[in-house]
Amino acid sequence: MAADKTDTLYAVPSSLSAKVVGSFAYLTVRDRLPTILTKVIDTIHRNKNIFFETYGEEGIQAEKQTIALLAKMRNELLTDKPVVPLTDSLQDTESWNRYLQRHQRLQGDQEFVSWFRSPWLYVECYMYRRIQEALWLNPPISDYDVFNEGKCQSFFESQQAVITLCTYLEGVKKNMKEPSKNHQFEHFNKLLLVSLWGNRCDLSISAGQENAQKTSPIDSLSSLQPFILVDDSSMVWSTLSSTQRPVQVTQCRVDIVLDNAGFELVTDLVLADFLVSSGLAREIRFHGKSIPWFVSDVTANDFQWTIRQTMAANNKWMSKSGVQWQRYLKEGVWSYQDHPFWTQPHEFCDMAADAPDLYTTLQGADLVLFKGDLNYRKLTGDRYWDHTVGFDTALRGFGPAPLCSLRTLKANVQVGLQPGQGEKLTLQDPDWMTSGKYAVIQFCSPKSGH
Ligand SMILES: O=P(O)(O)OC[C@H]1O[C@](O)(CO)[C@@H](O)[C@@H]1O
Ligand SMILES: [Mn+2]
Repeated sequence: MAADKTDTLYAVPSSLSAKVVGSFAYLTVRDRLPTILTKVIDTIHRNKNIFFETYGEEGIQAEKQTIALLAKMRNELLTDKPVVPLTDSLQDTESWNRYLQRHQRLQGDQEFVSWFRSPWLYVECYMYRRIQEALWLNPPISDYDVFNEGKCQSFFESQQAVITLCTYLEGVKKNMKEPSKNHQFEHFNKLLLVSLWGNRCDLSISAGQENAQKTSPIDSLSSLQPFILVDDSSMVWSTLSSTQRPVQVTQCRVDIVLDNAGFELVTDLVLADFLVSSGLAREIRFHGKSIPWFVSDVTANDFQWTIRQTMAANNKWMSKSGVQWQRYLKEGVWSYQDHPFWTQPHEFCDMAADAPDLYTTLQGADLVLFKGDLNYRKLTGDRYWDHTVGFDTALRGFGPAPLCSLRTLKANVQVGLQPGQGEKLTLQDPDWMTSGKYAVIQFCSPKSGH
């Protein structure tokens, strides 16, 4: 089927969808999602003995029934069956089911909302929520994180890079004893870039294959510079430094909407540490996921675990960083929160209406950093935008505070490019939007509309 690139119902481009045969969305739904589901089933099965040891026969029953539900979903996906309502009764169940009805209305009566015919963003999110449903319907294993092993492995495999980064942070902090604006900017820029490129280390794009940081995250920065397609870092810096008063009285609050656990999370924590210790920010709020999500995304458990592991490390600078992070949390300088909206399929332009409390929370920030590809897809609605359309246009009114997306490209949506830039990239490197090789730092402020 040819790409239908407009959608009269929205008067904005239509959503990326697996209905476009051969598209990245199509290949993801056809190949990558079933592979992820098979791995989830395998993980649960491999842990059968642990379930038995912990919960006895009940644990074995739960394992069997969860696998049966997941296998059923895998089959529904492969045969493009209709998307069905959720049957658990969690906090967000009704909202998911209302969302399904909304999509059913948009698609009309002739066509069911289904895996290959409906928006990719929606069905992909739905798959992760259905994994959760399968577990929830089978206590006692409802809290089991099927992606935990992979996330821990990715952290341990990046150990050397983490040590390099913590050692670098320590050096920066020593240097800051006589701070100059230029130095501060240089350090800020480096750590922002490290956090940006940390986003290459997700486990969803590789369908759960290991994807750790093995080289020095600082040394590789200059060679990566040509792959940054839009670089609004100077505007991020202006936002931070204009709210900065003398160090002791700075009021600036930065919110970081986290993406992946493992190395990427460490890069975010290091950036957050720098923002506070340099006096650029007074408070950092981290936003994570309330259920395991897109294979490697950070949950509360991953967040605490990572800090504990960092504290317990057998390296002086790494453990020192961990101790400092724990202290920030204890003092309330840092805080972690989650909200069901982050694990729903909505575009962010729906947030003000569908999660007004979260929108209000974000309005209290001076800057919101959105990490990663999925957040970018939700910021832009995962639509067939022309590459030259402005980032502010694609946000469709979403702007609780000045915001910046730090994203390596892993899905074929990209806005805010120069005329001809996208075409040139397509000629040079046909996979530029999905390989994770390119990145953007895109800023938008509700005041400047930039
Ligand atoms: O962790 P990130 O950067 O949000 O990436 C998630 C990945 O999952 C995908 O949705 C693909 O399944 C892509 O958008 C991206 O490759
Ligand atoms: Mn992710």
